[in-house]
Parts: sequence; C-alpha cells; structure tokens
Amino acid sequence: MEEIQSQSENYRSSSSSASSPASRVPSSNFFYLRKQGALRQPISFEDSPDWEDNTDVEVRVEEGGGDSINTATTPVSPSLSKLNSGSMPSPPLPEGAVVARKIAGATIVWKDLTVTIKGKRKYSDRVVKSSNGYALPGTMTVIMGPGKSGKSTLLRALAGRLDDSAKTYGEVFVNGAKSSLQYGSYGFVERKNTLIGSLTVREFLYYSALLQLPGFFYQKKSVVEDAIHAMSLGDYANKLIGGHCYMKGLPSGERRRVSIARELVMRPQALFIDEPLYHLDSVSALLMMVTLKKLASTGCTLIFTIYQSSTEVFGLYDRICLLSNGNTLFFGETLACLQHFSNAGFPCPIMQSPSDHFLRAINTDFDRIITMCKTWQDDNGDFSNVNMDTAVAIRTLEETYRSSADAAAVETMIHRLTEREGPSLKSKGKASSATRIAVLTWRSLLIMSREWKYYWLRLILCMLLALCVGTAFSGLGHSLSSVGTRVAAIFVFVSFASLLSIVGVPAQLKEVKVYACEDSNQHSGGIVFLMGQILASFPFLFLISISSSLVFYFLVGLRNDFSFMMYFVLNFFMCLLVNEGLVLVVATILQDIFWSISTLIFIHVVMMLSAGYFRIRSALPGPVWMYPVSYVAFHTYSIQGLLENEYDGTSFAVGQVRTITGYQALHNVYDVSPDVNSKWRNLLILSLMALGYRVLVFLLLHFCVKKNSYLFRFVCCRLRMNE
Ligand SMILES: Nc1ncnc2c1ncn2[C@@H]1O[C@H](COP(=O)(O)OP(=O)(O)OP(=O)(O)O)[C@@H](O)[C@H]1O
Repeated sequence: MEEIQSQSENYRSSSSSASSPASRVPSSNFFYLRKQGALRQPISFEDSPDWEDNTDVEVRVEEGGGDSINTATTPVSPSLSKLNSGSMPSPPLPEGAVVARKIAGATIVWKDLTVTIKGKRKYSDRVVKSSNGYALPGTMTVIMGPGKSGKSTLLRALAGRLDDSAKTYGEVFVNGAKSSLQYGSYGFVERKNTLIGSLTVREFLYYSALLQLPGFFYQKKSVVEDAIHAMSLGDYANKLIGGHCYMKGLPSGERRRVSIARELVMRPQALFIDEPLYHLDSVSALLMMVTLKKLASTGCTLIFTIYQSSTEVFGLYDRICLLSNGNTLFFGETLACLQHFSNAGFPCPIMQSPSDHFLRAINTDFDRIITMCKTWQDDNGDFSNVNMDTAVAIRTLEETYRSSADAAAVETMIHRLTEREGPSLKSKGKASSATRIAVLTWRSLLIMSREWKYYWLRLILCMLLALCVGTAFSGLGHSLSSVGTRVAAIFVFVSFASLLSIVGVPAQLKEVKVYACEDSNQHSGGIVFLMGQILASFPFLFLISISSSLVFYFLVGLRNDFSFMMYFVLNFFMCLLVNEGLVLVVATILQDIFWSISTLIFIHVVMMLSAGYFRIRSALPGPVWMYPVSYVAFHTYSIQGLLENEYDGTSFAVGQVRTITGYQALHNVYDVSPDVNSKWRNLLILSLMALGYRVLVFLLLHFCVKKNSYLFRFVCCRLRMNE
C-alpha cells in the first residue's frame, strides 16, 4: 500500500502541458498542482526525440527484486531519454541496488487516421475520423470517450489488429517509419480475460512463454518471473487462477494483471490494452494503473482505452485522446485537456473527477436522463454542470480544439516525430510448431487432469451408465431370441454414452476461447491447437472407453474372446473420438454453452433416430433420413461394427436340423453386411469421420474465428445480446 501511496503522490506532479501549462489551470483545482520540488521535467516540444545510433539501452536502478523487466538483449530504439524522464521521477540509487535495463519503447504516431467498417449502417460507417496523435516511450497514452465512440477501433487500428471488415485510411508510423508492428515487438490485451482457471499464475505464464518464445525451456523461467514482478503478482504466483472448492479464484484485478503479464513475457516495446480497468473496483483500478505506470517507467510505450476513471487514476495518465463518435475532441496532456474544456466553456468543477466531467459533457446518453428527470430536477436544483445540449457541446469542443494551439502543437510534434526514421522494430523469433504442439499437449493434459468436469465426470457417468445398461440387460444368454435384446443393449450403450459426452462442452468451449485469444496474438495456430487437443484427449478417452466397455461387456455377456473384446473397446473409443470432434465443431460455431448443448442434444437425437435401430436402415425414407442423415450419423457405423463383431462367424440352431448364420439372425433386426471385413470398414469410416471433424474444426477456426466471419460475428452479436 505504501508503494501505491507513493506512486499516487507522484501523479499529482506527473503532468504538465506542452501547450497549456499548469499555470493556466485554476489554482482551486488542487488535484493538478505540481508538487513542490518534484523531479519531473516538463515535456515540451523542444524535447522531441533525436534518434541515436547508440546501441546501449538506458539503465535503470531497481531495489533488489524490483518489478522491472530486465531487457539485457533488447535492441536499441530511439533514445528518448528526455521524454522518458518526463513520466516518473527515477528513485535515487540505493546501496546494493540491482541494475536493470530499460525497455527501448516504440514511438507510435498516427496521422489523419480514419477507419470505416463495412456493415456498420447506423449514421455513418466511419468509426474513427481523421485522428491525429502520438504515443511516446515511457508514457501512458489513454484513448477515452463514451461507449461506441471508436476507442477500441482506434486502438486496434494502431496495433494493426482490425478485422477484414474494417478499412483504414491515413498513416501509422512506428519509430518514424510507416510500418506495422512486428511479432513480439508489441502486445495486445483484449477487453475480456481469457485465462485458464486450472493453472496457477506462474504455470499459465510459463506455458504462455513456451508458446511464444523460441529457445530452451529453462530460459523462460526468468521472463516469467520478470512478468510476475512487473505486474505485482508475486503474492498470487502459485495460486490457481480459477481457484478450487476450498479456495476462491483470483480477484478480477489480479486476473486482469495476469492477462497483461501474458503479453509481457515477450518484453514488448509497445503494449496496447483494451479497457485495463474493465469491471474493476476503485482500489483494483488504482493498483492496476500504478502497476502500469511503473511498467511505463521502464520505457515501454503504453496505449489503452478507458471509459471512465477516478480522479486519482486520471492523474496518472500522460496523454489523453478524447473521442466522441469517432471525432477527436482533444489530444494532448491531461492537464491541457482540463484547460481545453475550460476554454470551450465547460470548466471542470472543483471536486469533480475530470473523467466524469468530460464524459458528462460529451455523452449524449445524458440528454435522455436530463429529459427524464426534468420535473425532479426543477424541484431539486440543477444537477448538470453542462447547461447545453450535448450535441452542441461536442461541436463546440471539436471546433475549439481544431482551432487551438493544442492541435497545432500536436501537428508540429507529429511532423518532428516522422521526419526521420528511427531503428525499425524487428520481428522476434517464434517457438517452433513442434515445440508448440508439445507444450499445448502437455498443458491440455494438465488441464484435463485437473478439471474434473472435463473428463473425470464423464468417466464416472459412463461407468454408471455401463453399470445400469449392463445390469438391465444381464443374463441374456446366446439363443436366437436374445438377438433383438442384445442389439438394443448395444444401441443404448453406444448412443447414451455418446450423449453423455456433451457434459464436456463447457471445457471444450473454454479451450476454443483460449485458442482464439492465443491465435489472435500469434501464440498458437489451428493445427497446433488441434494436434495438442487430440493428443491430450487420447489417454482420457481411452480410459473412459476401456473401463466402461469392460463393465458393459461382461455384465451383458458378449462374446467371450479377447480379440472381440478389444474390437469393442476400439470401436467405442473411435466413437467417442468422433463425438469429441462433433462437440468441437458445434462449440466452435456457436461459442455458447447453452446453444451448443441444445444443438448437440438435437443432433444426437436425430442421429439415433436414423441409426437403424428404431427403424431398420433400408426401410428409412430415402430423402433426409436415409440420405444424408443415416450416412452422417456415426452411431450407424459404430453399432453396425459392434454387431458384426458380435455375430460374425456365429450360427443359431433353428429346430432340429436347420441352422442360420449370425448375419441371417441379425439382418431383420439391424442392417449389417455379410462381408467378414465389414466391421473393420466401419472402424475405418469412424476414424475418417474423426479426422474429418478435425479438418472441419480447423477450417472453422481459420475462417470463422480467425477471420471474424459474418457467421462468427452474427453468433457473437447474438451472444452479446444474451449477456
Ligand atoms: N466489427 C465490427 N462490425 C460492425 N460494427 C463495428 C465493428 N467494430 C466496431 N463497430 C462499431 O463501431 C462503433 C465503435 O465501436 P468501438 O468498439 O470502437 O467503440 P468503443 O468506444 O470501444 O465502445 P465500447 O467501449 O462501448 O466498446 C460502434 O458503433 C460499433 O458497433
């Protein structure tokens, strides 16, 4: 807490303006007065960076075990020492201090940046309109505005992460050059945390480092520890992210910091965060911002979006880009923004949070509330400090900014930052695909073994089902009259066990979400994910199939031969593998637990109906039920194979002299083939189906999740509505 206090003390002295110095701010605004004797140098346009060819990276001194990221091999980037020194005062050198290298941040400049989004029909498809601004190493630049003002879109445009439906016009410069950010040089943290609850913070970051970075396993430990320290997660490092029955999971603030730490293992020069304070209380928000401020002080360029923040948190920002409906209402230092509002006729009242004031002035949603409360307001005095229609206020602020010295100063700064190219940010090495498959397999194995709802619950349910079906159909004997009942037993066991596999949907869905997040940051790939997933699932599926098959097999009294029994186990294993693929396909498309489960139950019921038990397959109506449903239903091949395995080479006595083959005994009850190799053909079809579903999942991941297709957006849209 001491640390937080000392950092929050600093914020009061942390902002000064290039064009609107603190002297212009009313002295009554006590939050924004510079502390006497503060070490911070005011930033001015004379401080614009000079790119140096010097290969040394500035060093910073940290007390033992300090929370900085050591960047011993970080390549040089522009020396912006003067600007860097502007964000936080460096502490004096304590004795025995550990020398840590600073990260060479990236200078990001955007000029006349416009983003249009296809399909966004309301009013205009221009989501960001001619935005100008810059972010410097060692500083925190915040994109602020009401909901749907284009904050996330601008952030994505700067990071080069817009999806295909968006078009960007204008220029983005990285270190003075018109180029995009390369792999490893930047990190992007999405608004929603996608973490793995069954791993500890340290494990989660370690596996993430293994997926992201090339090199030996032991080398990743130090980057993970650095990321843990940088995000002040030391106390939580060995805690399970999702908790367990006797322990609650990580609080939301710590979860958010873990999401950020994941991006830090790459030691990025720039970090983009969409809403770091999303759903955080005021204490967690302040702790988050102080931690980010500390991270920025190591040299990293931080850009993030914020909807609203407390006064204390607001004071920590270096620069603010205020958006409303895609228009830039202000870009510059935080103090200057207050001055800008004052100049436009909307001074921030004393004791009111600047961010609340800004949003109050430019958020059109307030108009509705004011109208709604008109009568009450008349009786209780005016609770609005902006006595103007919001649309007019926005126009006034926009025009005031356009003609202000702040806008001119930003243009001058942009010109200076882009007139010479600095060192380009090189792409960092990636872990090889083989390493990634091995890491994902191991990680999935760990998750599957720890999350009891993944496979353990299914194992218990399948065992119980085998016991129930086995006892219900026990003592059948091997007479001709038992054929129909035996077919029923096999059908019930296979169909119901496959149906029970649906309990794995939530876990599968989580895996898909983690994949989507990792893939968007290029930490994973479709094939890598599928290989890891399928390899890790093998031992669990085999365990389920062998244990439940054996119970069922012996209780019902199927053929007493090892090879026939092993075929039964193998067939049931393949059946579970196909079903796993089907579950993955549905979960990938629908991305929602309720809809995935409902759809899967419906698919299973339809497949059971067409599997040839309720009505023999050859008698099913041709269109739909026969073609294609009965051919697509994996139940058909599995049950057919199992029955052929059970009755192949058998014969039944009919009367005194006549005998019939197993095939003849069966073919009136279930559609089987007289061919002796048919059971193996059915097994092959099942394995091809398992493969086919994986290929389908790969295509869906590639074209729907990754490319953010219309289908995927439609589904996401519907889910957002559900939320
Ligand atoms: N992929 C997309 N397809 C269609 N419209 C989009 C897409 N992305 C953003 N938009 C639209 O662009 C506008 C700005 O969205 P954006 O997410 O950038 O705003 P925001 O300021 O971050 O808002 P919020 O904080 O509410 O998410 C919104 O009207 C949104 O509906």
